[in-house]
Amino acid sequence: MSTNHTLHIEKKSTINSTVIELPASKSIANRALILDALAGGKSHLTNVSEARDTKTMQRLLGSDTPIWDVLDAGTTMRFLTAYAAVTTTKTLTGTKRMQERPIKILADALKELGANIEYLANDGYPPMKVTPINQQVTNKIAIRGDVSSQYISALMMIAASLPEGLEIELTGHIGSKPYINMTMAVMKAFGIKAEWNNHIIKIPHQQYQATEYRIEPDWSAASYWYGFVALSDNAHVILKDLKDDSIQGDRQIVDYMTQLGVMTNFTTDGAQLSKCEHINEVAFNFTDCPDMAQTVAVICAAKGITCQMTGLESLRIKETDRILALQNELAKFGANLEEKDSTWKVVPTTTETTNDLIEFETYHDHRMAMAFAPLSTIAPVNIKDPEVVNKSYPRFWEDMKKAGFRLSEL
Ligand SMILES: O=C(O)C1=C[C@@H](OP(=O)(O)O)[C@@H](O)[C@H](O)C1
Ligand SMILES: C=C(OP(=O)(O)O)C(=O)O
Repeated sequence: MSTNHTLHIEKKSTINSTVIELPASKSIANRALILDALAGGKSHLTNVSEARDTKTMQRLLGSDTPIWDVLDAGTTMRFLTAYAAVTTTKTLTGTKRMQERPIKILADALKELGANIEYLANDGYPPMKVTPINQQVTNKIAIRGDVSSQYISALMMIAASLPEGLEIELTGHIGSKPYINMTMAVMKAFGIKAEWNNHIIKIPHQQYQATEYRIEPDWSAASYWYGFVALSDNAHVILKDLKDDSIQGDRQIVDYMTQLGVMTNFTTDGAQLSKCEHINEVAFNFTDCPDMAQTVAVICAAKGITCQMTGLESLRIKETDRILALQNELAKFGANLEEKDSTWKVVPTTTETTNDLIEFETYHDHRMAMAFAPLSTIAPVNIKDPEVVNKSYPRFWEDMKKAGFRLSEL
């Protein structure tokens, strides 16, 4: 998906009052689409995300081709693997990177339930052929919680369609927990009752109900606007319809940003962001909101804030090795991400701001492009392969123009 395009962004240190319409959450949309399919496809979903990951999910659920190519969408891969295991034989594949993102933990659980999974290239990785469960072998499985919560969400969503229901025991540390709660919340909207106590999730066999469901604006996308406000000299941004009360764990950014110089005021129009004082040393845990790590690392690095980051382990198996990618790109403006045991420290730049152009690589990762774009409030910036943003936020560059930035294709 690399096209060798480069986008040039001129420096602009202020943002006059701008209203941004965020994309809808691709995480919520991909859950709602799977649950709708299990409910018979008669639901009325509104504000469905234009994100490529969601479009891919919609397209594949509506196609009867034997091969499902999810491109680079992790949730689409994991949720459709489980969905195939309760519906019809499919071969699932994806980009080169998707073929390096592990799926063994989910595949083993589905095999225990009675599905057949045959790896077509490397053991434990896509592509693979999934043949559905003919007879449910067990109604209890244990699954580790420290690699990807998407495996757990995938199992939860198909659990009610299994004749015996399912009890899932989560073992070890549970990362990305709010995404499991999000799955419970969306399932509830489709009439599915689930209980989660300590390490046990219980989902009896039940009928999925078609429903009317509106997808929330995406809090992960919102985080980049916090980046712009934090790094600008002066900015007022309204994130339309974004609400305090959300089923997305990335709402956590509001609290982190009060320490990094952005205040949020929730009004009937949405979230109003404005600047406030920041502190110079912070410590944040990202185990519940891993997708916020890049946004926060860039803000701290550029604002002279030392940040102790924990909970970054899962970053290595996302769209790219995000730790390595951050280390490479932060170094371009004199900052470091130092690793010691299970802690990463952002050591900010000490160099004086200059007007020198900085060019950032994006590693096939939408979040690298969007996390580094706010640096254009400090210096002119080039972003390689800018179309990576299509995965979650296709209108990102248009929205930057709306906020007054001047962008040109090189
Ligand atoms: O369930 C989801 O929608 C997601 C869960 C998280 O992944 P992990 O559970 O692999 O950390 C997150 O990083 C990803 O962007 C979306
Ligand atoms: C990790 C992400 O997505 P996925 O795992 O669904 O590809 C992301 O959007 O940051």
